[in-house]
Amino acid sequence: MYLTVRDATKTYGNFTALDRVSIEIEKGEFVCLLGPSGCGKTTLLRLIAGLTDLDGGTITLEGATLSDLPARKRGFGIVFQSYSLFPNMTVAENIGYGLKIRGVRKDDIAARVQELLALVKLPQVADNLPGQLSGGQQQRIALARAIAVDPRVLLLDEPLSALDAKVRAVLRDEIRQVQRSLGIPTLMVTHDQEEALALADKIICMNHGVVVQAGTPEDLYHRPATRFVAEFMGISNLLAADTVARHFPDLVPTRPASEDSYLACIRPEQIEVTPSENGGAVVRSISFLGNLRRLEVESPAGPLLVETHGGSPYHTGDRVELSIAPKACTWVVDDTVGTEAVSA
Ligand SMILES: Nc1ncnc2c1ncn2[C@@H]1O[C@H](COP(=O)(O)OP(=O)(O)OP(=O)(O)O)[C@@H](O)[C@H]1O
Repeated sequence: MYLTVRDATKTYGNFTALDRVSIEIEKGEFVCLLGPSGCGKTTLLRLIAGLTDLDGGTITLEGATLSDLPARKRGFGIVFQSYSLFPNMTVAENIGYGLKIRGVRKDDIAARVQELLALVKLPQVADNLPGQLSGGQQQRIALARAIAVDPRVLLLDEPLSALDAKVRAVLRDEIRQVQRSLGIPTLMVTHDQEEALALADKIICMNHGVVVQAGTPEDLYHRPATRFVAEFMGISNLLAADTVARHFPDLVPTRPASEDSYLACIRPEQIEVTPSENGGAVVRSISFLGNLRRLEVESPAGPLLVETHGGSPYHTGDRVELSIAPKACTWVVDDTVGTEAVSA
């Protein structure tokens, strides 16, 4: 394992921001720390960066402990949400800053800056000041600055969240491309599940200062361990075990032994819907979402969300038949029992 965080704990007064958090990043891996606001993502990133001190636990890079190493000696590149470029330096000076303080020769810095500007697709802006660039362009420069010094790890703290949706999507793909081509182990903080699904080799999902589940995007979306993860990763239908037994008996055999605190999680696209005059379910509403339609269907098992692609012929009030393949159902621990409800 390349970077390992073991039992990291951080408290602020009586408040535990991180409670024995352990994560691992392999060489070349793109890992997303995903979770709602306040769950401790940024705190964990700052601990790894050396910008905040650990109260307990260890952080090691290739087996060597980082705990006593100050931030500037860790050799990490960091990109923050706010572009945080030096406003009075040109783009070239910003990108070359880390190389200059390492004593790299002027000519070599200039060549490296040009190479990085080409990599982030802004070859013409070397002499501009950051204030003359758009938000998306500034974030590209911040990325170039972070990778200029060949960082051992790239840390990204919500680098896209200040940008509008279109720029965000383009830059998201570019970050991934740059990361892949250079193979830099990368840890990115985000609260956007779509961003994490699109970018990550591995997602670490956090809530209330602990890791709830770590795995591939497919694992977290299709095999969420808990209700929190199921709801955080996208829209899901969550059905109680007895409801499933009564209305979808085919799904029951995969149910875990202790069924009480489990719910069946079924994604809307995994429910097949067919028009049927004698169908037991009724279409209550239809949302057109461009590439798909989301139907709210009243079924004997209660209200269900169903998604269909292509030109759906349905109208409100239509009777339909629903079917769910046994494999479509994942049993998740209901970790919201006794706590406030979590919304998707
Ligand atoms: N310096 C601090 N002093 C006191 N409490 C803090 C401090 N830094 C963070 N916290 C608290 O620790 C918790 C975790 O904060 P953190 O910034 O890590 O969350 P986050 O998951 O990154 O959320 P967000 O996406 O909103 O930034 C929050 O409840 C926050 O209020």
